[in-house]
Amino acid sequence: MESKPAEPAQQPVISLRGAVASLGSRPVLRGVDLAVRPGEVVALLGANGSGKSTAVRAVVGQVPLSGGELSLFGTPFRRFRDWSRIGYVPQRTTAASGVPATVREVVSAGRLARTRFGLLRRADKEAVGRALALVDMDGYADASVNALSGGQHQRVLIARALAAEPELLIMDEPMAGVDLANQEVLASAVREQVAAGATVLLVLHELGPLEPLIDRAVVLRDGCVVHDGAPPEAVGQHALPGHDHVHPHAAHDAEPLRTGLLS
Ligand SMILES: Nc1ncnc2c1ncn2[C@@H]1O[C@H](COP(=O)(O)OP(=O)(O)OP(=O)(O)O)[C@@H](O)[C@H]1O
Repeated sequence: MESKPAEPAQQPVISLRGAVASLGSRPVLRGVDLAVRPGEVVALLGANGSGKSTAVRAVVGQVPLSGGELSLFGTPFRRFRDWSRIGYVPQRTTAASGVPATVREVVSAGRLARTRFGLLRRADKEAVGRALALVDMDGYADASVNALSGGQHQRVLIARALAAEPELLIMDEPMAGVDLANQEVLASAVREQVAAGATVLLVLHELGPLEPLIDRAVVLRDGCVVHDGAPPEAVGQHALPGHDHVHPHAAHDAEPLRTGLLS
């Protein structure tokens, strides 16, 4: 991570206050407060449709707020330009796309925000190599992304986000549809980021192997925060008592997955 000018201690990395957003005519965020401080690992939990993805998409500027305030690293959103400080792994989709690209090309794309004029210098290529190694995909650098399993695909998406060596990592259901062996690799990559001081916001429906890393949980229901504090006790496989989350987007890991996110 590059050194940055000192920021006031404990100033939130993400500060969302009273966030209101609608998708179409549907109010989806109805006054969400979410503060994530430097070095924290925060899990955003809640049932299907509670607004978790919309909240993180608002944080990365993909969903406009119609009310409330957002600041990133202490800078009001409208003035924030430092996007290379943020790595974002969107929720997986199953939309097919056959555009050919190698694993290295896809991960390199995540480094572009750190380059001048889009040229990858030696240090950039080394960062791409480190990102691939972090998710244990260095042996697949020249493979086509179209031939990967779902779990490998997700590892590549995470490597793409890590290639810019972000200080803030935002991941939307990184473990969804990923088999246990791949989950362990992903958890260890996240663990290394946390050990290096990264701040992490995770949308999760199960705490799973990331549970030991999580400092705090924020639970949404119908676009409102209903809990902000200690992570709930895991009940069986699921993170929430009374959990009612289903996963239409989880793909079977054994099948090659062509999501379009990698092209
Ligand atoms: N593009 C859209 N247009 C209209 N409504 C949408 C759109 N995308 C999502 N929604 C609706 O907004 C609500 C919140 O969706 P969101 O994806 O933020 O929930 P979530 O908590 O992340 O759910 P999940 O766990 O299923 O991903 C849902 O009711 C969803 O159907």
